[in-house]
Amino acid sequence: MEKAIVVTDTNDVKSKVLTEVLKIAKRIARSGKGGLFVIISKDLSEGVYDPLFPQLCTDKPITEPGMGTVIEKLAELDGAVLITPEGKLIAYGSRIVKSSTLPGHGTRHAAAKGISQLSKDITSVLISEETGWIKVFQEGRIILETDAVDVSPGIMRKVAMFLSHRDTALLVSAGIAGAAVGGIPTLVLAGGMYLIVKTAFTSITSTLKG
Ligand SMILES: Nc1ncnc2c1ncn2[C@@H]1O[C@H](COP(=O)(O)OP(=O)(O)OP(=O)(O)O)[C@@H](O)[C@H]1O
Repeated sequence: MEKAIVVTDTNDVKSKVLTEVLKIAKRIARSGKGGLFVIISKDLSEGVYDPLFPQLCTDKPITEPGMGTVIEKLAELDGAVLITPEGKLIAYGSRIVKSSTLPGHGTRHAAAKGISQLSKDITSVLISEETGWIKVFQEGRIILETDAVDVSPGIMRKVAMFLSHRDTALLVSAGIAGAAVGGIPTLVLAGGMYLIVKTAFTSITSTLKG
């Protein structure tokens, strides 16, 4: 039986922050650039990054009007942008010191995978300059891949809820029962409406509604 998701204010903030990061990531991908975001608490971020540029501070969360544009520009600097699950900027233009090679890929992928292995509460969002695809890592594995095409706000919210709480509403909108998938799949969201669910044993392609 599927677990009921209780949406509290804190949960909602997390998924709003993920939504904003994904929106920025799609804009960066559309501009043909690469980048790396790490969503991590201030405590866990101690010692995992090395700033490559002088750091300017702000207390405004990334969900505040206008902040998305600022973060997008900071993400274009060499290195990663670190943001708390509440949306506060920790650092930008920073080298991630933890890395774990992802065969066939370079150092940005290694950093995205490596940092996400430190705790189940860390999510990294990589924009590949080479392919224009966005990859989301949790616990050392790719949990979602998506292209630069915008999705409707309703689908974006379900994607964010899947990433923040493993909510299966996204699968339901594609007519796929979460229970049928089993384990933790990699979701591939392409063209704004096609969902491919990949597990070790199967690959299901479906069209999203809503
Ligand atoms: N440890 C790291 N922390 C933060 N950013 C990094 C790190 N390593 C590499 N990068 C950034 O990634 C950029 C691209 O590096 P590289 O080509 O090796 O990555 P990649 O994994 O092949 O990704 P892409 O698909 O975007 O090319 C670097 O110029 C740098 O800005």
